[in-house]
Amino acid sequence: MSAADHPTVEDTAADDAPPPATAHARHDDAPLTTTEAATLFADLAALPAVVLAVSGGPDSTALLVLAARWRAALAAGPRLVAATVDHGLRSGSGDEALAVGRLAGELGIAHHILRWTGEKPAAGLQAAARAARYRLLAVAAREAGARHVLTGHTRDDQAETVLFRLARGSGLAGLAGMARVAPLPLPAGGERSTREARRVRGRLETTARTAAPHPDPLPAGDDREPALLLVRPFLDIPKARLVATLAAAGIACADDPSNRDPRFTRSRLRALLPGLAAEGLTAPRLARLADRMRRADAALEAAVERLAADLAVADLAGFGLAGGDGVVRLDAAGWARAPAELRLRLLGRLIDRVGHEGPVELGKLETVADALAAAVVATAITAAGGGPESAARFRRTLAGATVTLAGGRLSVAPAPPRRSGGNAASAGPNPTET
Ligand SMILES: Nc1ncnc2c1ncn2[C@@H]1O[C@H](COP(=O)(O)OP(=O)(O)OP(=O)(O)O)[C@@H](O)[C@H]1O
Repeated sequence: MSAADHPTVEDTAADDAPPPATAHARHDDAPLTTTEAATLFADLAALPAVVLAVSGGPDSTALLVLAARWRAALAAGPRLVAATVDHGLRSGSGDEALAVGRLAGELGIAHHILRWTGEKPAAGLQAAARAARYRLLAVAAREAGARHVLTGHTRDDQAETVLFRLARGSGLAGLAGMARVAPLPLPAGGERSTREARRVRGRLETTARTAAPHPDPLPAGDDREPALLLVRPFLDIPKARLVATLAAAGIACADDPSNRDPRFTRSRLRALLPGLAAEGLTAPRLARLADRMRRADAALEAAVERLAADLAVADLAGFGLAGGDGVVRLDAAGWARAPAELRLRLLGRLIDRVGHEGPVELGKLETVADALAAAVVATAITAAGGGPESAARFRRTLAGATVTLAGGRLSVAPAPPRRSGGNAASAGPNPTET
């Protein structure tokens, strides 16, 4: 039995035992206190500016209100700038954005409405809207001289994310859910370009008083800018507490009907949550699972770094990987001796780094890593029997990288560009993976 198979306290509970009540259930609908809010925002106090992403829904409206109160109580602190993205997908969205602007004005906070004017795809609409939203929020942050964008994500959102990823077959890293602080997710090359930022910025519409003039954060001709961060101060807070906070303050907020639209997977999963909670799979437990997964994921990533160092893979996190020719080489036997999860992650990191087709898909990576490990063993057996080493040679292409086993060395090299027609490059005796 592996360590992972050992039953935990929870696992050994009788199948038909009622789900235990959570110790803090009675607090789950109490308004957030000023002291609690101050604790949640404390690490932001020294920043020059932060952008508050406010949709007008309950969570982000509470973010606006609580951040404004927190800031007002400080003698010095970050300049707060609220931003609302009007996706233009519902008839009322413009009015909701204006309502956020009015509330921000009452709280003395500058507010911008950012319009998504791009093409609206029929399929994957929510993902496209999300990508556009983060891109526009990034522009707002640059404009405000801020590196931090705050959202109203709650523990309930975390639970939904974990459920969503479970349903999608995510691995351990995916089940870690959302982090409290993470890089703002932007498409490759998205807002990194100053030129694009300037173009999009031209579409910004300022609706309320803007803050005092500040230095232009987008110096002309410089395309290299510091990374933007997404901060989720309420990630451990139940949504009900934010709703209660607004109710106690007598502040109204918008109700987005698309949150219940059964065309969207998230809405359908959200609708399942009460039934799952009745069986014990509550939001706190799903969020706890995410915390545990994140802890395990961090430990595994540290172990991958050590494995890379042991195998003399130079500078896994930097660009000094390859010996000048863009190819990473390492000892195949050493790689194959490592625990399966570590060799999988190391191979994935190398493919991500060397390849040119974006992040490698976990299921495909698992297939290639298993086949590669088997090929390394076969090589060793062949060599021990005096056979030709080449009998077990291995060559596969995955996510724009070619993985080759030859002469006891494992190499990961950029794959040749695909031929037109979208076929994967095929470069060896084994079938090609893409
Ligand atoms: N249109 C938008 N404009 C600005 N920020 C947004 C917008 N939509 C979402 N966000 C940010 O992303 C977070 C999570 O998005 P989500 O879609 O779950 O929120 P929501 O249902 O629109 O409203 P809320 O989270 O405010 O209750 C929000 O709390 C908010 O901070």
